[in-house]
Amino acid sequence: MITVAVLGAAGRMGTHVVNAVGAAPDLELVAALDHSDDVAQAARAGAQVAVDFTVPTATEANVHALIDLGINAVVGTTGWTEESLLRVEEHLRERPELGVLIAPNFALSAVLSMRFAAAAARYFESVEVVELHHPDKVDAPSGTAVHTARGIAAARAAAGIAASPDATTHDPDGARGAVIDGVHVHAVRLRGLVAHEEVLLGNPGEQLTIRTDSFDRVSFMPGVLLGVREVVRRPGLAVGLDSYMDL
Ligand SMILES: NC(=O)C1=CN([C@@H]2O[C@H](COP(=O)(O)OP(=O)(O)OC[C@H]3O[C@@H](n4cnc5c(N)ncnc54)[C@H](O)[C@@H]3O)[C@@H](O)[C@H]2O)C=CC1
Ligand SMILES: O=C(O)C1=N[C@H](C(=O)O)C[C@H](O)C1
Repeated sequence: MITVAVLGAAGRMGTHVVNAVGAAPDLELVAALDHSDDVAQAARAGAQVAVDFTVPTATEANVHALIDLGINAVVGTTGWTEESLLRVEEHLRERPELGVLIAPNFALSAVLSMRFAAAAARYFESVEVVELHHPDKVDAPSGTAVHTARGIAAARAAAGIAASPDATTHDPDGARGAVIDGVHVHAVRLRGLVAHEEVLLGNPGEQLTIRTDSFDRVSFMPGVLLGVREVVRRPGLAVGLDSYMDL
């Protein structure tokens, strides 16, 4: 039995995680904490793993607190940068027995689409990312889109591919979107949506579209539970659920 605490337990994702952990025969929910609770309660309750679905401004501090408390962490919250990931990696050197998984997206369709986009990126002249989410989301672009763009950019750089062609010289309102490692990323917020992303790859006379849709937050739960089961036997920092999968 793996004992689990949930941080952000009252939120949209946290509520689903509480239910999913409660329904798993090999997991035991020992703490359901939200913003007014002390993270140390997770340790007092005997948690081996804490799952964090909180807010970008809180998640890094939560992870450092969990490491100090000797608790493995599975993190879905967005807002992570190269620098904040490095700080966690550094901190984990003090606790080499602990594992931390930080995954921008736990849905299998999204994990695969990020992989497929990186594999396809070198074969196309142009590539852009469009992410589409519910309007209650506080961050843009999505963590998934940032991770997707970075993967595409790294694959193109490794293959020596030039920047996507773009004749735009006048864009006073930022219509061309955010630019992540040279890849344009566009964010849509629309009532009715949950979490969706399209990667558009273009060549003369052809287009490849890679699309992932989470229509319901249940889509994230198998990946979260996989993370909880694996993190206890995989010390160190892992970024992306694909690092726990045989892809
Ligand atoms: N990796 C993935 O597969 C997914 C990641 N996300 C990300 O997860 C995060 C949460 O998303 P939602 O559940 O939609 O947000 P939400 O706003 O519904 O829930 C966040 C919860 O965290 C609580 N909270 C805030 N600060 C806290 C703290 N310091 N300690 C404990 N709890 C705290 C809030 O009170 C709230 O209940 C976002 O960053 C979102 O982008 C969302 C869906 C899937
Ligand atoms: O806030 C959300 O809802 C989601 N956040 C994550 C992100 O920013 O990529 C994952 C998924 O897209 C849903």
